[in-house]
Amino acid sequence: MKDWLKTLPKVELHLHIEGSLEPELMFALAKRNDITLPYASVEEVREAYDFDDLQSFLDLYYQGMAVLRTADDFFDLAMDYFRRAQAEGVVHVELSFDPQAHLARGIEMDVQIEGLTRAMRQAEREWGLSTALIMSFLRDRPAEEAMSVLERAGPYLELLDAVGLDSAERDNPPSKFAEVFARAKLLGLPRVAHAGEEGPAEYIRQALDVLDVCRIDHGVRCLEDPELAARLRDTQVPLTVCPLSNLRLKVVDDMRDHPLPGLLDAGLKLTINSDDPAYFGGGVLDNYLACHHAFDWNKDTFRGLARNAIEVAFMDEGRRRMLLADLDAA
Ligand code: HPA
Ligand SMILES: [Zn+2]
Repeated sequence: MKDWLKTLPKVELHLHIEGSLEPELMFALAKRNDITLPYASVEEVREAYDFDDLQSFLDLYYQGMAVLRTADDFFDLAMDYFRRAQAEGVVHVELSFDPQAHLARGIEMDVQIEGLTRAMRQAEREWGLSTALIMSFLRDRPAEEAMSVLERAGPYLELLDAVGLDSAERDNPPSKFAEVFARAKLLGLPRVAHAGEEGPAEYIRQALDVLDVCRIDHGVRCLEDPELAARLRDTQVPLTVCPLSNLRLKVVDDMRDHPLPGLLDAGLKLTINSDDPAYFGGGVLDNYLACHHAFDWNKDTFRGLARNAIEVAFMDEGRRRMLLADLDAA
């Protein structure tokens, strides 16, 4: 099964590129930028990745990304991830980035976007990997700040495939960003949002009704509201589920307690993703393998999950047709 899962053409829809920063690259970039890290070694960094919840992870996530200063740093970060992803059979990556976290450190939007988009073009040339870029707003920061980031992104709108919403979910409901997402819609940008990871099912409802999103990131708490689960089934709004993330952030205590089998039984449109692979113990393939070990799904189930991701990805229709054909041959 492992070899087969590796060859299965997999599409990644939920990846924070800053969360793909492996400790080795963190040290290399710290050296290049003359930054002193609060760790003595790569091993010490990995040992620190023992989280109690989303916030305890976010604290280290924001700290780690401080080594990113120049466009070359963003380029190296993304190339490092694309190299690993394509080697494990990922054929399309939708990466999100958190501009506010970098702007707050004095790193301008053009630096971030230039580095990331240069890596996206190079990955396409080098490995035939297709990519899409999602600009995420930090929900624990004021909505006014998100609005000003959206305005600052004006010159780069053509390079963005969607906007998203991430960071600390509790007490930061989607409704807080109603105006920002309305403006994004007016600008012609598709919208996605994290909801129902640590926050209640009600936040999933708000993401749909107030932000008019086309996908829900995580969404694993939707079964707590049967009416909402039925709505997600009827509309087939996709959920980008990240099993290893849920385990490491203690959304679930054990992979065998993960709601994924229940979500499948409920007829929801599910996809499997990595979220922050450097922090949560693995990439897309590792997430598929974790499901294999916990749920013993058959090939048809995995093929169905991979098909869902291809169907709802931000990609051109020719590429979609080709990947669907590759999938049927797998
Ligand atoms: O898992 C996550 N949840 C919310 N915000 C995030 N930002 C990076 N990773 C995450
Ligand atoms: Zn996420």
